[in-house]
This record gives sequence, structure tokens and C-alpha cells, in this order.
Amino acid sequence: MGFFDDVAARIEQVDSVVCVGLDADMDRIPEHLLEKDLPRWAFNRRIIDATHGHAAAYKPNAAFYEDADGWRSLRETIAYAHGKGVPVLLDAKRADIGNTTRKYSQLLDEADAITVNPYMGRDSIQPFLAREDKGVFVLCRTSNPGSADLQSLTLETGEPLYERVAALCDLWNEHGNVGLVVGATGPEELESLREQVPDLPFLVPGIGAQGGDAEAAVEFGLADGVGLVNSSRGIIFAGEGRGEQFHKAAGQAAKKLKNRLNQYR
Ligand SMILES: O=C(O)c1cc(=O)[nH]c(=O)n1[C@@H]1O[C@H](COP(=O)(O)O)[C@@H](O)[C@H]1O
Repeated sequence: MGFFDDVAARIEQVDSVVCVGLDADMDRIPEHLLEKDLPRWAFNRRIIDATHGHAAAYKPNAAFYEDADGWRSLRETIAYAHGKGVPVLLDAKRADIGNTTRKYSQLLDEADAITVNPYMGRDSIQPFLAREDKGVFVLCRTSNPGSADLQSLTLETGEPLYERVAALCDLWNEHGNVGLVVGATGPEELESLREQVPDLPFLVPGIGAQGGDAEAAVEFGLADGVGLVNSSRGIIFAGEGRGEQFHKAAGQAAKKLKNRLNQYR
């Protein structure tokens, strides 16, 4: 089974397309966990316990783990999520010359999928694409305000650059393991991209804290019912300030988002 088969099965099992973003920011982890050996792992374990019944996937963002204890925390987190039967997508946004990406692709020994940057072209992500059983989400139209700086530039052919990325990803999808990252802050682009590449599942971040369009995320993010709508801070820090009970609020936030998104499925 490939990554998207696993995600499809998980979506059906929990009746949810919610991807819970594990952006375990040490500055926001509850104080009582800071004395633990690995505070981020302690935090994530409680978040996973509270949210896994509503999670189609977990998405730890590598930026929050790029130090020695962070990598240990990440490894524990991935194994724990797998123990709950939930696929894990590592948001690492990697890509480099082929020889270097070959090393980066070892990240997929543990994670089930990864986010990658298409800027350097096919050879820069080929070692990821070659992992047939793993998912590769390519940044296409991102959710941040500066996404238009490059991604919306019009090419000689008249198409915006993000549409060219989508077209290339369709070609690169030889193993059925490619998806696109398309932000919920661009509902019109979500709609046009869905029309352009009907078979590619999207990872749609940018709802919640970034104010994106949840309805468009579901309506256009799913390909044959498969896709992921991510919320990170809106779920994991929903219980900020509630001390030891923080994870309960995270569980409620994940459930609330699941129900909201399910209205549009
Ligand atoms: O690749 C991503 O996941 C991503 C792409 C994008 O266009 N926008 C975006 O916000 N993200 C990530 O999705 C998460 C969004 O977090 P929240 O805004 O807290 O829900 C962060 O980990 C971002 O790095």
C-alpha cells in the first residue's frame, strides 16, 4: 500500500481529513512539561493521545525539532503516532542537488511522507519521488503573503508559475505518490488547480491562525475524497494557559475542526 492508500484508509476510519500540525514550539509548551527530559515529546504524546481519534495524519514541522533533543523528540513522536495507526507527514520542505537529496531522503525511513520544494527541479526531488511507498507533497501555491512574489509570476506561455509546478507534478507522479501543497488562503487558486490536476491530493494549510478558507480547502483539496487539511497552532495550543489540562482543549479543537470540515465533504 502506498501513502495515499494509507491516508484514504485513515480518513475512512476516523471520518476526518484533519491533519494535526505538531509545531511543538518550546516557547509555548506548558510550563509543567519543561522539566521533562524531552518536553516536545512529552507535549506531543499528550496531544496525540487527545487528538488521534480525529486525525487523518500528523504533520510535525521539522523547524521545531532541528536540534539534538528535537530529533530525539521527533523520532519518539513519529513512532508513537504510528502506534496509534496515524500516518506521519514530515514538513521539511527539502530539496537539493541529487546527491544531497539522496541523504535527505533518509528522512523517509521514519516518516511516511514529506514536503519538498520544487525550485531546483525534478532531479532535486527525485530521491523522494523514487520512494514509491512514501508520499511527496510539492510546494505549489503556498499560504504565506509572499507566495505571489515568485509563484504567481506569469510565464511566457501565459500560465502562472504555480500552474507549471502542478503540471510538472502530474508528470512526476509515476508512482501515484505525489501531492501538492496549496494554501487555504488562495481559494481561487485552489479551485483552478483542482480543475487542472484532478488526481493529485492536496495538503491544504493556512486555515485557523492564517485565516484561510476552510470550505474551499475541503471542496477543492480532496482528490476522490483524499487530501489533508492542516491546522497546527489552532489545535495544539487551543489549551494554552490551562496548565495540565491543555491537551483536552486540543482534543476538542481537533474534533470541532473535523466536524466543521465534514460539513463540506
Ligand atoms: O508545507 C506546509 O505545511 C505549509 C505550506 C504553506 O503554504 N503554509 C503553511 O502554513 N505550511 C505549514 O503549515 C503549518 C501551518 O500552521 P498553522 O498556521 O499554525 O495552522 C506550519 O507548519 C507551516 O509551516
